[in-house]
Amino acid sequence: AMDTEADLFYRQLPKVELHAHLNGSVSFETMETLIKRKPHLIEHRMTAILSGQRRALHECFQVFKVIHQLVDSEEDILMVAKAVIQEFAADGVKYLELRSTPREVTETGLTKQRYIETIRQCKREEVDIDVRFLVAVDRRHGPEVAMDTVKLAEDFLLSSDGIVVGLDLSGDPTEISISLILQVGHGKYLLSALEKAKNCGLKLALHLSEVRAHGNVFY
Ligand SMILES: CC(C)=CCNc1ncnc2c1ncn2[C@@H]1O[C@H](COP(=O)(O)O)[C@@H](O)[C@H]1O
Repeated sequence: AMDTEADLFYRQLPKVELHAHLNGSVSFETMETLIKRKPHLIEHRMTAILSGQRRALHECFQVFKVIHQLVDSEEDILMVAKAVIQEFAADGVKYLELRSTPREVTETGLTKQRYIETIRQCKREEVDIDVRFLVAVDRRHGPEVAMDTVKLAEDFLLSSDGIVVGLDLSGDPTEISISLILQVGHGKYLLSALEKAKNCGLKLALHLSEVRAHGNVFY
């Protein structure tokens, strides 16, 4: 369909985007490219992702699992991050805070360090957009991973020319009851990692109380 005058107006209007999960910002086009690159991923998963139908919250997190399979190498992350930045810029975003959970993938040699480094590097000079990065902690992985991630984020905070600015706490809140049994995902177990992050100068962005569940709050 043709763009109306209003569409153009809103697209050109300078904007800030402060809540973009990298793997939650993958466009339809990029998704198709990724799927072509990984044809071994079975058919029904692709159609599930491309259908665009309404989803319950826990189903959204299933989609993330598929996207994570599609984006599992340095090359993939670079491609996705560049595309996401490009697309936000084309949408009139002038200041973008991207957040993403660093992952380690043995088969492709991806490390958490390289994951962050790759995103850090991908800002393209020719695009008129200011990009900052928040390192994300998946609450389901518990306090030890959280603390390791904070340390990694701190290293980048000190050495990445202001690109890494903060820490994000996220992860599927509908799975909290499982982590509660394992005593890992409860907010109170993550407090010390968050305190460390705050004390070293990382800004905090916290997902809290998205669902009604014990352990999804700090007490
Ligand atoms: C789908 C939807 C509307 C959810 C909104 N609420 C959310 N709550 C908690 N964590 C989230 C949410 N959306 C994305 N995330 C986090 O972002 C990750 C995907 O982006 P990334 O791999 O970190 O780059 C998910 O695995 C999850 O850890």
